[in-house]
Amino acid sequence: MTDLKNFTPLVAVTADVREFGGYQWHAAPESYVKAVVDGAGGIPLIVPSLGAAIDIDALLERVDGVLVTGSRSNVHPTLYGETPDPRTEPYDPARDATSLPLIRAAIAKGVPLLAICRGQQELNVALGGTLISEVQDLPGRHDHRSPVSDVADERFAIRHPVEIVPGGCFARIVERDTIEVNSLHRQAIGQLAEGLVVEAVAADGTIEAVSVRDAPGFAVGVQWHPEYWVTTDAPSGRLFHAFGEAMRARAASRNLLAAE
Ligand SMILES: N[C@@H](CCC(=O)NCCCC(=O)O)C(=O)O
Repeated sequence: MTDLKNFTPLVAVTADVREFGGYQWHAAPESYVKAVVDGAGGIPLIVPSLGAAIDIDALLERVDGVLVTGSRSNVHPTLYGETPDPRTEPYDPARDATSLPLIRAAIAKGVPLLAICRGQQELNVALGGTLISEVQDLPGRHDHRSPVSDVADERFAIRHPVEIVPGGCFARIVERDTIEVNSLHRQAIGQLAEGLVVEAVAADGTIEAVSVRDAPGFAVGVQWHPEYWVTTDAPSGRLFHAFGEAMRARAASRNLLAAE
């Protein structure tokens, strides 16, 4: 039988496609892969964004969870029924072609899923929702972009409160009514996908956290970046810890079933 405490989950981490030094790289920022180790007690496995060439069912048989990372790129507007526009660039269609099917399959199979920033936006689009762009230009909305700085700690500094929906799964994870979060985005959830439940909201109404309604496993999205302060900010640490615990619990139950 699997020892829950000592089990080290393997976590599929989505990759951006970037040009660098004359090569195409499939990469994830270090903060996410380190948060898998430090916050969830897992081993990160960066999955290249090769679209249909990745056998998602085979991947999900081997991993214990999926982390959908943030990225400066935006989900392609045609994926939520809108026309491409230079204002919504840059895009990363190879990432979209990999992460959207991966999200749907992970939810269907009950593989624990944590989706961060672009990841939350992908989760909403994958389930049929839409996005709004340039949130800061919309009436009554706040500026959710980060300050322009070469210093990561300044870009990822904690900047505004979000209210946690009472009684929801997120409230159970962080055990607070309000938390303070960082903010590095110019898009946000527009039409919420039917399959999602709002778990946290900013003062201007921006949807800051969601969960998947009736999901067979842990399936949470956040608009902020818990990975960055996972070792120093209690709510960020609790979220990654809950993700780790969900992966360990699923692995233990699968192991029990296999032993029967
Ligand atoms: N592109 C989307 C998603 C935002 C996101 O994931 N941001 C992370 C970027 C971190 C950085 O700036 O280094 C949007 O802008 O809404």
